[in-house]
Amino acid sequence: MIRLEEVSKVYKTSTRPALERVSVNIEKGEFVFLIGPSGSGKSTFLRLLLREETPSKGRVMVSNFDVVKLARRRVPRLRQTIGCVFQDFRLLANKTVAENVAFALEVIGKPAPTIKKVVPEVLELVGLDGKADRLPNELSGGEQQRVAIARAFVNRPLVLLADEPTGNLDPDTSQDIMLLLERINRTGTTVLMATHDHSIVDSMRRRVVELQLGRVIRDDARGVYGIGR
Ligand SMILES: Nc1ncnc2c1ncn2[C@@H]1O[C@H](COP(=O)(O)OP(=O)(O)OP(=O)(O)O)[C@@H](O)[C@H]1O
Repeated sequence: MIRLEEVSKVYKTSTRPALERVSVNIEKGEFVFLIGPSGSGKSTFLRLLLREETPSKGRVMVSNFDVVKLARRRVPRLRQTIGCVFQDFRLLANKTVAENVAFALEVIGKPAPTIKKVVPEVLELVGLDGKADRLPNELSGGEQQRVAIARAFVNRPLVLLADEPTGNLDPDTSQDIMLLLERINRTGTTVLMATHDHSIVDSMRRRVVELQLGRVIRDDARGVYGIGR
């Protein structure tokens, strides 16, 4: 589902590579943590999958898309197969919960009756039924992240990328969000989550890919964050 082959990325304004000869293969339906200290290349890794950046060398595949060679006009198609969740939620402040989720479907041209049907379904899936008409600032941080996950998932993407999704949440709320991401993963969606959160990685015992200075230094099938880090 996701394959990087010997991928290197050197940003124009930087001397050291952000990624160096990274090869990772993630199968459909896997749940993978991408870990490593600040500056190790996690965000760069995610941005390459979305074609927000292009590698200096190497090949990037997402589903059937050869991401580097993809014609610019087909980039929106690629992005429709990938849902994204961020640390800072990125909700539209002046739209309600339901409108935030509906908007993701409106921009890709889904018909109104479909939107009307699937938005309540996905809000129920993430545990937000009854809160459809609230504005983001009327919700807790955990609830806001649920809206963001609903929005990322409503189009049933093949891949869900989560960049520090629990970074702004307390430990209990973080656990709830992880249960939700697990539930989404069980529907067959491949989940790739960049995180610094030791306790989450240690409690989930999923595959762990660790970056350090742009290189993969570990790829464990059922990993922990690591001792003394
Ligand atoms: N747009 C950019 N231009 C130049 N250098 C960049 C750019 N984005 C990232 N870098 C550099 O690339 C390296 C990897 O950064 P990246 O943001 O991928 O790391 P990260 O692991 O996601 O860090 P964090 O956990 O702090 O988000 C760093 O040295 C960073 O300074």
